[in-house]
Amino acid sequence: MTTQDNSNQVPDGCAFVIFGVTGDLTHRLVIPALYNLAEAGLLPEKFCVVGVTRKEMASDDLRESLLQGLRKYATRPVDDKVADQLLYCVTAISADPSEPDSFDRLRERLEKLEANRNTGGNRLFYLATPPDAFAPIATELGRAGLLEETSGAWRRLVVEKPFGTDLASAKALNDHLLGIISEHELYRIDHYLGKETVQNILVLRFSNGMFEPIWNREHIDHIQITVEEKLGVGHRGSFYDKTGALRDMVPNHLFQLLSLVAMEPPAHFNAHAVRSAKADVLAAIQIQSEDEALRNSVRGQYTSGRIGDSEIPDYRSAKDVEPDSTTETFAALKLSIDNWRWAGVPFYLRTGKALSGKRTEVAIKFKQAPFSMFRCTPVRELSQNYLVIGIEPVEGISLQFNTKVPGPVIAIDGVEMTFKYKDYFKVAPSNGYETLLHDCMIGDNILFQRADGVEAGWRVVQPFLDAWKKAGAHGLQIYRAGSEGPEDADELLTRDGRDWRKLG
Ligand SMILES: NC(=O)C1=CN([C@@H]2O[C@H](COP(=O)(O)OP(=O)(O)OC[C@H]3O[C@@H](n4cnc5c(N)ncnc54)[C@H](OP(=O)(O)O)[C@@H]3O)[C@@H](O)[C@H]2O)C=CC1
Ligand SMILES: O=C1O[C@H](COP(=O)(O)O)[C@@H](O)[C@H](O)[C@H]1O
Repeated sequence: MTTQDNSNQVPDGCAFVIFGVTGDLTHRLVIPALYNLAEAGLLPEKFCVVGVTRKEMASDDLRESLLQGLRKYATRPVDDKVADQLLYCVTAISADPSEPDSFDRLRERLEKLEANRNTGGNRLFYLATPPDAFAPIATELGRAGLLEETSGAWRRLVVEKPFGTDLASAKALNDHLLGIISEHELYRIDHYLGKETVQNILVLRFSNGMFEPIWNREHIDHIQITVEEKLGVGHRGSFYDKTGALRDMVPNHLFQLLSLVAMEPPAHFNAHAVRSAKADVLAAIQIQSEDEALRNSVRGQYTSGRIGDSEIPDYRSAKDVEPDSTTETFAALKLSIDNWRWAGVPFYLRTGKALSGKRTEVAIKFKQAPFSMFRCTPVRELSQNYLVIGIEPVEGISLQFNTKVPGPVIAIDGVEMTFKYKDYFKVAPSNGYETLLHDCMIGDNILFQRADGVEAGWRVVQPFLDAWKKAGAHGLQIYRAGSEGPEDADELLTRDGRDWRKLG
C-alpha cells in the first residue's frame, strides 16, 4: 500500500543487504516476497542482494539454500527463470558485529558490488537476526561508514520484531538506533501491516460514508480483537518462554489492529498523518495500575490436549521451556480509551496458542435496539449487530443483523451478510512481506511503526507485565490444548454482561 499512486512504481536501483540470511525468516518470508516482487516486475534492474552471515559461506551454497526455501515457502508455483534471475543477484558476505574489522571488509566488498551492478549507492539493510543483534549491527554499520549518505543515495534500516521487551528496552533501542540513523530512514516491521485485510481497515473506515457517523460511543457497545492460533510453541521454546503471549502479540500485532480501528481520521493519507493518528489513540489508552491490570486481565498456559488429529504436548514439556515455567501462552485484556470517541467503550483483546481454531478478527458490537415493538421478541432477546472484520482465515467483512423468519407470524432471527476477498478479487496469493519490502524500497513508511507508537504500546502493556511477574504462578490459568482457552477469559466479559463472539 503506498500513499501515492505508486504501487506499480519500480524502485530505484539498490543493494538489499540481509543480516541473518541463513535464518528462518529470510528463507520463509523475505526471499519468497522478493521473488513475488520480481515476478510482478517490481524489482529494479540495477539490484543486488547481499546475504550477510557470520559463517564462511560460498555464494553458490547460499543461493542453493535460498532456492530450497523458496520452493518450500513460495505462495505460488515457482517460475525457474524468475528464481534464477533473482538468485543470480545474491552474494554471500561474512561479517560479525562482534568483529568490527569484518564490517570494514563488508563495506569494501559492497562498494565493489555496487559498482559492478551500478546500483547508484542506495542501500537497504534488513536486520533479520535475533533482536539482541539489532543494536550491535546498527552500531557497526554506523561506525564502518555504511550508513553515510553519499551523493544523494539513500540509506534505510529495516528492523524486525520484537522491538524491545518492555517500555525501557524499547526506549533504549529507539534512542540507540536514532543516534545512528534518522526516523524517516528507520523501518520497524510489523508483518500484520502487510496483510491486505489489515490495510483494508483504513479503506473501510475512510472511503465509506456510512460507517464514520456510527463509529463511536453513541452506537458501539464494545470491540473485541481476537488472534487465536492452533499452533503450539513448536520449536520456538527458547524465544517464546522468555517472551510469552502478551509481549509476542499485543504491543505489536493486536495494537496495530486496535489503532487502525480506533484512530481519528488522519488529516492526510501520508506516513506522518496516519502514524500520528495511530500513536495518538495508543497514547489515549488508559494506563492501569498493577491492581487494575490484574483485575482486567487473564493469562493462561496450555497443557496437553488434542487439536484435530494431533496430540499437543504440555507447554512445559516443549524443547527449551522451563519445566516450571509461568510464561503465558494465552492473554486476554480489557482496555479503555480515554477520549471523546471511545469513553465508556471497552476494548477486549485476546490471543493464545494451542486453541481450538485459527482465527484473527476484529468484532465491533453495536448497541442494542432501544426497544422492541415485536411482541414475539423482547428487546433483550434481539441480537445486537456485529460488524466483523475477518483477517484470517476468513478474509473479508461480515455484518450481522436481525431479520424476519419467513412465515405467517412474526419471528426474528440473527443473520449474516458476508463479503469475502476471494469471491471478488482474483489476486495471486502473497505473504504480506512483498508490500512491506516494496514500500521500503520506494521510501514509503506509512505501514511501519514510528518510535512514539511503539513506546505508547509498551506503556500500556507495562503494568500487566509487572503485575504478572510479581504474581508468578498465582493466577496463571491452565487450559487444555484444543480448548477455547481459560474459562476466566469468559468471566472477563460476562461480569460486564457481555460475551466473546463464538468461533465459526
Ligand atoms: N521466523 C519467522 O517466521 C519470523 C521471525 N521474525 C523475526 O525475525 C528475526 C529473525 O528470526 P529467525 O529468522 O526466525 O531467526 P533464526 O534464528 O532462524 O535466524 C537468525 C539468523 O541471524 C543470524 N544471527 C544470529 N545471532 C546473530 C548475531 N548475534 N549477530 C548477527 N547475526 C546473528 C544467524 O545467522 P548466521 O549464523 O549465519 O550469522 C541466524 O541464522 C527475529 O527478530 C524474529 O523475531 C518475525 C516474524 C516471523
Ligand atoms: O509475530 C508473530 O506472529 C505469529 C502469528 O502471525 P499470523 O500472521 O499467523 O497471525 C505468531 O504465531 C508468532 O508467535 C509471533 O511471533
